Amino acid sequence: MADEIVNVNEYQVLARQALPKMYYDFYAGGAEDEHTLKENVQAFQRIIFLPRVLVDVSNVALSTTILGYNISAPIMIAPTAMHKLAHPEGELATARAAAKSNTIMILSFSASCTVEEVAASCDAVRFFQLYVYKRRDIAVNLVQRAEKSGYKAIVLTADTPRLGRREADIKNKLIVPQLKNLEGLMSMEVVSDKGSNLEAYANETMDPSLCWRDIAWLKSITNLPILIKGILTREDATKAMEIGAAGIIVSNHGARQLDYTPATISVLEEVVQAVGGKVPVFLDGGVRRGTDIFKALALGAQAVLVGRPVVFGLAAKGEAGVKKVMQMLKDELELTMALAGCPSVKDINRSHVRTERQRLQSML
Ligand SMILES: Cc1cc2nc3c(=O)[nH]c(=O)nc-3n(C[C@H](O)[C@H](O)[C@H](O)COP(=O)(O)O)c2cc1C
Ligand SMILES: CC(C)CC(=O)C(=O)O
Repeated sequence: MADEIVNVNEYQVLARQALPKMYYDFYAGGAEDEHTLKENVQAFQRIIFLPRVLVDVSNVALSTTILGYNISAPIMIAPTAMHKLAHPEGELATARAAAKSNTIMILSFSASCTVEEVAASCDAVRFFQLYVYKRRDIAVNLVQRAEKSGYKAIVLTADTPRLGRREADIKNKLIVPQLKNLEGLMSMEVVSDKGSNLEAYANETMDPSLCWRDIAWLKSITNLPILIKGILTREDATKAMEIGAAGIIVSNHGARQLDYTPATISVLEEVVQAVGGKVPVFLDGGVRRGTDIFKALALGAQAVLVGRPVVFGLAAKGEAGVKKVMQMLKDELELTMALAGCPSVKDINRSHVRTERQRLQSML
């Protein structure tokens, strides 16, 4: 079939055709020069494999355990805002695809369906991503609702004291609908007649004073484990462990916040070394291939999160698109493992990849 989708990048082309420009640009875009946006993908391409041969790979097992939950492969769904801008069924379709793929969905604070609606729609293991607003009662409300609706962890996004400058959204004068989780709690109306209303709204609501000390407060309002998302340095990884984070997500927010941050895959190893196996380390940013997932695992990630490919799959084909995105990534990872001589996820280790740094060192 000539129109068969063979890799996740092809969904981006379909999503572009399916969506109004304003929404496509919101999903696809990054901050300012989009240097980091390109780097997130290209840095993976600079890592090469050192495969082992004559290993019995007649059975390749992708399954793994995340915070005690078994999932089918080390691939989770990253929190991304407002899925109804991509598809009328929004996060309900994504959640159903997560359940069918037997993976974990991290629901965005800024979702277009409520935490309760998503919980009721599927039996996927779900984590809840939290933004902390100046109005701290909103965080208390959302965290408690998530806990009550069976979400298994809180993912605190730490890289967004203010919104990054996304120039496409400014040019398009992006307007986004009311955030569903906040209905009856606060209004999204902001006094801004120019630029991106998301930027104006975020800058009015997000609490830029949020800091390490506040994690004690967050812990006091929930019994759920807290993962910190947006770590890029060994210093912050160490702080996150000191304050008792249950896990770390190496992320630059899909290059939508501070441009010229390093590609996430290029800093993963130093974060993993700082953490020293005490808590799991995850990675997102630029994961588009099974080979990328293998590389992240070889450099010490326990699993990866995928952002845009899921949204593009959703925009193009709804639940089936998200499911296919997950399936293609799994199939590619499975083949990569077989060809690299790794029958299970545990067999993937540092000796299976060579980074650019190693290549340069070998030339000295
Ligand atoms: C359209 C879009 C919306 C996002 N919304 C959120 C969000 O609400 N909360 C959050 O923590 N991260 C958000 N992110 C960042 C993702 O969780 C993730 O870090 C990023 O998408 C990973 O990079 P990738 O898109 O290259 O896979 C968003 C990313 C995109 C592309
Ligand atoms: C509502 C936004 C703050 C969502 C977001 O994190 C993003 O667009 O990157």
